[in-house]
Amino acid sequence: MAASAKGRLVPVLAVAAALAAVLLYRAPFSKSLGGEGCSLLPHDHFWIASERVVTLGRVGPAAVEVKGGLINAIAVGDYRNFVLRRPLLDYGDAVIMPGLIDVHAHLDEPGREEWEGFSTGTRAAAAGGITTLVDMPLNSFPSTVSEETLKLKLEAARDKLFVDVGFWGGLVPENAFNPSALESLLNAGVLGLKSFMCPSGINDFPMTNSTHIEEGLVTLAKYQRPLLIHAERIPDDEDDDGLDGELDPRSYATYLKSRPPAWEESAIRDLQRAMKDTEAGGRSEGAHIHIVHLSDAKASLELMKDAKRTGASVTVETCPHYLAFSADEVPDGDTRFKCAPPIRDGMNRENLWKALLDGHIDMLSSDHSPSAPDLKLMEEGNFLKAWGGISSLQFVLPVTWSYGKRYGITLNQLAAWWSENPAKLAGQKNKGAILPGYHADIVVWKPEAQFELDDSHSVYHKHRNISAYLGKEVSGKVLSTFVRGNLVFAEDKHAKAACGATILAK
Ligand SMILES: NC(=O)N[C@H]1NC(=O)NC1=O
Ligand SMILES: [Zn+2]
Ligand SMILES: [Zn+2]
Repeated sequence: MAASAKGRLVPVLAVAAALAAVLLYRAPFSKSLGGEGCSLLPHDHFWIASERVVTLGRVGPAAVEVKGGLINAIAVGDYRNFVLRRPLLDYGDAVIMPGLIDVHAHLDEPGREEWEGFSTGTRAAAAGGITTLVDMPLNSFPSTVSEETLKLKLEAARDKLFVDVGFWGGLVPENAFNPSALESLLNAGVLGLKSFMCPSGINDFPMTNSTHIEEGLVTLAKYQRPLLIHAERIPDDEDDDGLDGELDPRSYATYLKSRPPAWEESAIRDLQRAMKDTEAGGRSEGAHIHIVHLSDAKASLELMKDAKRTGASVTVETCPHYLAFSADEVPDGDTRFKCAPPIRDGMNRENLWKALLDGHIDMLSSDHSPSAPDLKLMEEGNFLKAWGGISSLQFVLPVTWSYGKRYGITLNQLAAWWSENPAKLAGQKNKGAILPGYHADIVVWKPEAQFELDDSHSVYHKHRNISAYLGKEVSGKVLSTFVRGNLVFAEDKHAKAACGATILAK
């Protein structure tokens, strides 16, 4: 142990466990740790400390030893009295927390680099305290629906990643009834699959019905990996977009009406048999269903609660934009706020917070889904024709904190929603917490620091102006981000080299 201390020392995990964690980690394109320019620090063995370290289910003064990319030890207590043999970075009263894991981001590369990209997207992630993200299989071209298309992703990502990145594969009609195609995609390393129950907006990513989903789950069960579902479905008694007559396409009310909560409810109702299949003894025991970006906090949420109660293996996420905004705050014509499902009324937002605080919503994700600015049709302001997607990757930590403060959220809850539970969904056993043997994926931030997301703020998204958050005042400034011990972002600067790893499931 490299510290003698007055404080209590938490023992290092069994060496064997730590070793196993390293060996399980496959990082084919990562440069060796501490390689040239990977870190803004000159060493790979050091301590970081502050008065507010989020670890072991508590928040308090502690020092964390980082060695060879892993957390080696945690010394709890008044760290200023510790005698440490390695350099100490003292962050004072800043918060040291597990890095965020965003299980839902669209990086759009290859094929739509003009929308976002691995380099810009992961720079934004690092600047926002996100240390791992999982890329969605659609919005790139081609979509990630086969072993071959996953290879294209991996090639496109080479040397561009500032944080670690895993990949979801697509469950689409073409592969849903073809277990060997699905197995080759899963064998190639996607962390799980994703499907849509309504048109996705991307031609080469067609929607699936519940039969496709039930079949796909059988294969996923063998691999014990999850299926993420965009749960909106046009109810059987509705012929198209539910709009009758001539309505103003610039009006947010028109858009809201075109995608009612009934779409979410209809999808989740249609999934009831699939969810039941994941129960112990069910046809797909071992598989897991994760509902992405829940917006409807009423009937859809109740259906998810019922599924959990009966023992289905299910989780649900929502996104900061559903927690920050309400429909009456969306200006007509301001398509930066267009997303699917839509941002609903203030009462719904309140109920989403309640569900999150009560544990009925398991985690948060960004659903960062930018496009080229012209597709947002900002001048025309046509909500029915504009690209649907919120651009938010860099801002999710301050946004969650700023809007959550009024509900009394705690730092431990933030870590559960943004790190611990997402790590479980993505099958990352050595990420998501500050614990000995875990990857040293860490964000250091100042919850009290207020700032405006204005033109003076460095934004690393490819297109800053399409973000609905620009112009908002928030608090929670990211000071430093460590990915496997590499200081990849500090004081508004990124490390020279992009040494993030691609994460492939085994
Ligand atoms: N294709 C795509 O990214 N769609 C996303 N955008 C959005 O607002 N919701 C989505 O599912
Ligand atoms: Zn979606
Ligand atoms: Zn999405």
